[in-house]
Amino acid sequence: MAAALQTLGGGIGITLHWIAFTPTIEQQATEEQKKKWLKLAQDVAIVGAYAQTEMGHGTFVRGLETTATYDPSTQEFVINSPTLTSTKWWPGGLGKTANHATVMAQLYTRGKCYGPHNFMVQIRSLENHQPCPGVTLGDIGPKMESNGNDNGFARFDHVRIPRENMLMKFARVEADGTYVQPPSSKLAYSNMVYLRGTFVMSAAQALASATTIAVRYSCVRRQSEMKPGEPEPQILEYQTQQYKLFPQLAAAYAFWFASWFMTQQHGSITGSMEKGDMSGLAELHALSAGLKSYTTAVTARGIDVCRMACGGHGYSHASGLPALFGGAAALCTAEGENTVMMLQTARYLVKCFAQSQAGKRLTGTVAYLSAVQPSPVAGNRNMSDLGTLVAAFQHRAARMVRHAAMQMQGEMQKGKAREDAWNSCSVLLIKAAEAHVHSFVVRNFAETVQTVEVDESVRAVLTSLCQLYSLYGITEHAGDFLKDGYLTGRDIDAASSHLSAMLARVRPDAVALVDAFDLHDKILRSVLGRYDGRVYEHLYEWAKKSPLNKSEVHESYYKYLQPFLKSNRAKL
Ligand SMILES: CC/C=C\C/C=C\C/C=C\C/C=C\C/C=C\C/C=C\CCCCC(=O)SCCNC(=O)CCNC(=O)[C@H](O)C(C)(C)COP(=O)(O)OP(=O)(O)OC[C@H]1O[C@@H](n2cnc3c(N)ncnc32)[C@H](O)[C@@H]1OP(=O)(O)O
Ligand SMILES: Cc1cc2nc3c(=O)[nH]c(=O)nc-3n(C[C@H](O)[C@H](O)[C@H](O)COP(=O)(O)OP(=O)(O)OC[C@H]3O[C@@H](n4cnc5c(N)ncnc54)[C@H](O)[C@@H]3O)c2cc1C
Repeated sequence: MAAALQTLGGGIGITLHWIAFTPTIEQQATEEQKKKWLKLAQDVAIVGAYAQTEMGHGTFVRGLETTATYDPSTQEFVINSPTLTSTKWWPGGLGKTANHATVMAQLYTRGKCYGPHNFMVQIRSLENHQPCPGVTLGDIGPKMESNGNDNGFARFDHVRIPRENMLMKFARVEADGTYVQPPSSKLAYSNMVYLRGTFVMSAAQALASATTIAVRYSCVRRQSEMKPGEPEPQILEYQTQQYKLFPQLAAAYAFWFASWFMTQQHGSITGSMEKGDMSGLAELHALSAGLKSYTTAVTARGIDVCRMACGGHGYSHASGLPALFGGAAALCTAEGENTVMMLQTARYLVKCFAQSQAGKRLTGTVAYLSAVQPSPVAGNRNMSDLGTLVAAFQHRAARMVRHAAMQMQGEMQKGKAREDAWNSCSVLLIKAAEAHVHSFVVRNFAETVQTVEVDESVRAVLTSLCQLYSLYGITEHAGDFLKDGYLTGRDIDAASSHLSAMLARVRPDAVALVDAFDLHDKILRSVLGRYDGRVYEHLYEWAKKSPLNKSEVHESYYKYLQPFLKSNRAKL
């Protein structure tokens, strides 16, 4: 039943119940509270939404307006939407599906505000699904994609909930209204860190889906003449088609491996946090924010490249690519808008750079910032060697982080306030953070292909894919590598020619590489990407099912076209 609910469409939004509501109980509820709600959620005996974003605030969580005011006389919290902009807006499933929600609200007790905290609120009757007293609910209307999900709105008019409905694993309010501080105020944000981490796998899956569709179709589709008089070739024989698709295919593998690292990091750091060691939280936040931002942005762009590589049929919903693009585009905004998330990573990098300048040896994903020499040693580098490629990306990132941080220091030395200096350097900071995440993805890709337990012939293919991904990154961002002479023009030319060689080397394995994602036709939902390659027959069958084909002459002819034609003919 639960699995069936996961796939429900048509106005029923159960996704957020699984990926946000239930994990919030797991991560933010006490053991007592878990006994009350966790099994109900896991068995879908209740359906929940994660209600944080409001009409007026999504990014700035500290600016949320919904209030939860403690009343010690009744030992209840009063949940209220004081303004129109405080209306909860966007949460998946909130409109029509959920009967419970974890509501993020500003906690007030004894007249003082303690910032955003999570509260469990029943929003619909378990008997007749009507909104509970004081709760106004609805759907926010059609969106770019995912219109099967009822992203909704909610307003609360002084809704009373028991004190025990505050999720109190970290912070709590005692019966007399005393607020007990959490080990870190950011623990209330822990489910967002978790969800951002899962977006890395969502991005990998989405890009894997798109490249599966486009590569398979590019083997079915024959078009034009490569040589006069010869049969039309598969469009995947064109180098330009390979240049479009293979870097996206390589990125799908890179992001898949990055998500393995993210999952492992999340487990290990949250494990330490359970024992009271918060030291890894900052790195976990910076990594999840940066990887989420980087992988979803590259994925959305990459899916559109795949769509365009499939010509007109790519633009049809029969391809599955427009829906994938719409979904991936959502990942760029949801769970932390990409710009804001990359700035969070930049904030961490600037902090680490300052520590490194003060002599601290850096560790983890920023260790390279301490190790990389500022003065590059140019020379003929072996641009097909993975170690050389990784070092190039780390040098580029270290240079850009140093440059952004020094620019900011310079602005402050001119008398600017730190916040103004930050804002006036934020484009540089974003680019430096992107370079940092890019270097992490390349390094992790290289380390994974060198250590993963596979047959040596498979390792050889994965190594080519990693070289292709890295060489593509260098040629696409050549200026960054040339800027301080770390790479020379000859190096960039060598990178370009190696990239061409990699395109040709990956070509024979392209179909096997997408088949390895093992995405069933039912998941791909694409006529172009069918495993059996029978595109044209199924494209015709798909089109015949279009609602417009239910009648030979559509009613619009009689309503609009016929009178219009008649009146025009009468004027002749
Ligand atoms: C096989 C299948 C094939 C394909 C299928 C796959 C994919 C298909 C395609 C797509 C999917 C389909 C459809 C898509 C549809 C929908 C997508 C699905 C689900 C959507 C779920 C979305 C749910 C949500 O959006 S929930 C709401 C999310 N909201 C946010 O994320 C808000 C973002 N804002 C914030 O987090 C914070 O406000 C902030 C971090 C920006 C700022 O916080 P704050 O102001 O408090 O802090 P600062 O002042 O900036 O910093 C102070 C210090 O705190 C540190 N900090 C900040 N945050 C954290 C944290 N979380 N953890 C730890 N530390 C943190 C910060 O670093 C500062 O530290 P310092 O030491 O002082 O520097
Ligand atoms: C499909 C979908 C599903 C969603 N599901 C949920 C859900 O289930 N639950 C939930 O609570 N929310 C959900 N959301 C809401 C989502 O979390 C927010 O839309 C997101 O956090 C962005 O916030 P915002 O919409 O207020 O955009 P804003 O923050 O207003 O962003 C607008 C622009 O302002 C810029 N900006 C904002 N702050 C800064 C800054 N400090 N520095 C530089 N630029 C800045 C941004 O970069 C962006 O370009 C969903 C959204 C979508 C699209």
